[in-house]
Amino acid sequence: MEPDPTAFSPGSSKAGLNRIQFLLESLVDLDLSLKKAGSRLLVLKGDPGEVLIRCLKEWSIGKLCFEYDTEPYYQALDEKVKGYVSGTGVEIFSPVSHTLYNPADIIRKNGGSPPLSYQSFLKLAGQPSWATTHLSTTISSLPPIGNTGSFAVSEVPTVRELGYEDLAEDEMTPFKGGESEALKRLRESIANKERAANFEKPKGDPSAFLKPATTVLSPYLKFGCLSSRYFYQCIQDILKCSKKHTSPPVSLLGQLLWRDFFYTAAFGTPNFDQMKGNRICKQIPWKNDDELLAAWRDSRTGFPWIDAIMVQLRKWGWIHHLARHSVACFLTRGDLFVHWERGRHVFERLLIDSDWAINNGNWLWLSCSSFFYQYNRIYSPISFGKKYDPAGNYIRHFLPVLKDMPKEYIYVPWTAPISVQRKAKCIIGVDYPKSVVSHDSASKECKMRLGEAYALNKMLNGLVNEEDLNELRRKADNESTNLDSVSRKKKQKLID
Ligand SMILES: Cc1cc2nc3c(=O)[nH]c(=O)nc-3n(C[C@H](O)[C@H](O)[C@H](O)COP(=O)(O)OP(=O)(O)OC[C@H]3O[C@@H](n4cnc5c(N)ncnc54)[C@H](O)[C@@H]3O)c2cc1C
Repeated sequence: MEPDPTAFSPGSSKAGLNRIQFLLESLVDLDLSLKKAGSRLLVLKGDPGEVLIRCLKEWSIGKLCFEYDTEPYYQALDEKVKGYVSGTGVEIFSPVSHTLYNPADIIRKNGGSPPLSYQSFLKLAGQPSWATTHLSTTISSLPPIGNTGSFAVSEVPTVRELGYEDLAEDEMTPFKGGESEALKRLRESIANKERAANFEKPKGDPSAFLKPATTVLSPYLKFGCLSSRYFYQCIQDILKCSKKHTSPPVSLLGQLLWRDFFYTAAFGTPNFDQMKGNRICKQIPWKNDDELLAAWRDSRTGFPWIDAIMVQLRKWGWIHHLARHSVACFLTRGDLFVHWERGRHVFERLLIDSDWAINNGNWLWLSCSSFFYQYNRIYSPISFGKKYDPAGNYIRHFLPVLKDMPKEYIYVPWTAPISVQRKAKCIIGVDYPKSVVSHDSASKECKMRLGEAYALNKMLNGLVNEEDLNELRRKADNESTNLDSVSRKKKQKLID
């Protein structure tokens, strides 16, 4: 089997390293803050269960707190910790503080199931219960760790110490982990109060990379460097003094509420991260085309807007929301018809803000599998980016092979006459791939396939099984031969 280039382990690949680096920087920063408050971060080696039990015993700890989590993987880990501790007489408490609301409360208010539209979520949510409390980011003094007994205490390891040796890097994420950086970024994002109060999400420019159009606070929220509640409180303080401001869903506050919306949906939906057995997910006969997936993942689709975004994702671990829309739509319902779970997996590995509930929720949305169903509205991999960046500066930065391509061809280099390609030192099909599909015919075919799948889901009331999906695949394959699908038949040989 071909090794997974997004694999996430020492020695195999540096993909995913941005996230580890970000996490380690965050831990170093946390250690510094704890030291200022008279304590420190303890890095202990060994089997987690044994280490935990020994700590509890040696330091006579009577109460243990760990953040409650929505993701099944961490819920299982929490259960494991409870297992280690049970019978030791230690009290465990798991406050919900990573989100603005307790997802369980919202679900209860909705009669036992999560609200599946943002507006119904807003109606149920109201003001968060803690909103009258004043939150602060300064740490009061902490009790010292005391005698560490027989424990070998280490500093936070470096990425090299974790086994990533071959770090001959080209470009890594410009975003540095840690609470200090998070608070600095938050202050900068809301320094211009009028701008913060009038933040309007879909209006941002996804191609702005020197100064991103949004806050880039997502990785800090993800790793707990920034409390979503503190962020919420800062925005509320601004709104109280603003005469005019935008409102959810487009406002800055609205963005934080999207986060809670997806956490609630994820918490209340079994199998949220997959199509099978997920009752809110349309059953769609996606393709499992490894070649198309690899072309998308490795920036070889031949559509410069899509490929440049995927380079930014790999190098920076962060891309603008509308850039995420573009590539997710392209991979799934827009052009390639590849399963959303496979795109989700790539994002999970490469994003520094990769978050189980939000990532899966947005992939469900973008693939028209749940929450959003207007599958006729497709992002063009050509004209969408051009609207924001007609000169193609974003593409030239992330795909330097196209840096000398004239602006008339930068989004459609395959249409450039060979003399122009030669002058730009970029021959299409040699230096940069030909497009893997023709957007016009591929998008038509996707719409047809989705239309049929939606009809079947409706007819069978969502109870579509694998056999039904295979039948649909066969039928769609036959029908698509009647469409003008030159690109489908001649699916070009991808260039390595
Ligand atoms: C396919 C796809 C996958 C995504 N995967 C992730 C992910 O793994 N982790 C992640 O944090 N976001 C994800 N998002 C949502 C969104 O794109 C990012 O939260 C946002 O771009 C982060 O940039 P920012 O901090 O500058 O956002 P801002 O616009 O400044 O918003 C502030 C905060 O609001 C929250 N937020 C904003 N948009 C959304 C949204 N659509 N859904 C939920 N929360 C939102 C984030 O916590 C964000 O940091 C995904 C979007 C798509 C389309």
